[in-house]
Amino acid sequence: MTNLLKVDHLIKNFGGLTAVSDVSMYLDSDELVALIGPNGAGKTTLFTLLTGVISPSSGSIVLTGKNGTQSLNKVPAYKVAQMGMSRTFQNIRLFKDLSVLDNVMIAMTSRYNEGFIHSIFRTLHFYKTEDEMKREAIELLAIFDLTDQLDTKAKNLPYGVQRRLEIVRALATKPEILFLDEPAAGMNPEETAELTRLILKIQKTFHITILLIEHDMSLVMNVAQRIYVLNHGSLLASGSPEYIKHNQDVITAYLGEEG
Ligand SMILES: Nc1ncnc2c1ncn2[C@@H]1O[C@H](COP(=O)(O)OP(=O)(O)OP(=O)(O)O)[C@@H](O)[C@H]1O
Repeated sequence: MTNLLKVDHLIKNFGGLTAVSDVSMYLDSDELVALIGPNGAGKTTLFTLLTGVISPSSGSIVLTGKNGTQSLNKVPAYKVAQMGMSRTFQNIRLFKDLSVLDNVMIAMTSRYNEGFIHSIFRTLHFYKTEDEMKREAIELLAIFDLTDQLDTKAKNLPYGVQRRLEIVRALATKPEILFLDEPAAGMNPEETAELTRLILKIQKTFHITILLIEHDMSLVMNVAQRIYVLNHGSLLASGSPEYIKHNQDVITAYLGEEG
């Protein structure tokens, strides 16, 4: 079977430092995979490679999605998003002064590619598309219990809800793969429990593939079907949560204090 995303022998050097060292991994359709590892292990670098923000020094990244097989090696981030991969960030990146609805509609514009002429002259087609976008955004926000907040400015939402909105924005591009970069960062246990339910709901509702970077082990163990562990830029182990939990190398390198 062809993997949805296949990464082979990926290397990223920053000057003399190898942040990602010969990493091979894959993601299949409809699975939830976590990427964990101690601080500085290379998780964020790997994420930014997969989402086109930076290019690898060597190795390959291949996506076999709805649009066939495509190499992602030298594809810029905005194109990667159009190819069906979407992400959230460690630091929330919402349009803070815009409403919840507008935040989602802006995210949708990458999919509804309006022509220059339509946008400038505000043709009938433009308004029809805007209506469609609005309807779709409202439906999406309803799934995430944000119907009551459509007009609320993003900056006025509680922290956990801002994170939820970020995820909705990422989903608005209808990705095949959703990358979540430390979604539980800064959350209290109650917010993390809600996030856990949310992530499980996303997978059940949208049947998409999710790759999650996360330090919160309770969240990872509750949602992940498979886990990759990075250490010093290299893959230390991969397998089911049960396997990872009891892997001696992982316990030594990463779960030491907890294991
Ligand atoms: N742009 C860059 N230039 C130079 N070095 C970098 C750059 N980005 C990351 N690094 C280095 O690469 C290594 C891996 O960093 P990375 O941020 O990917 O780790 P991480 O696993 O995401 O860590 P954390 O859990 O703390 O976010 C670190 O030593 C970091 O200092």
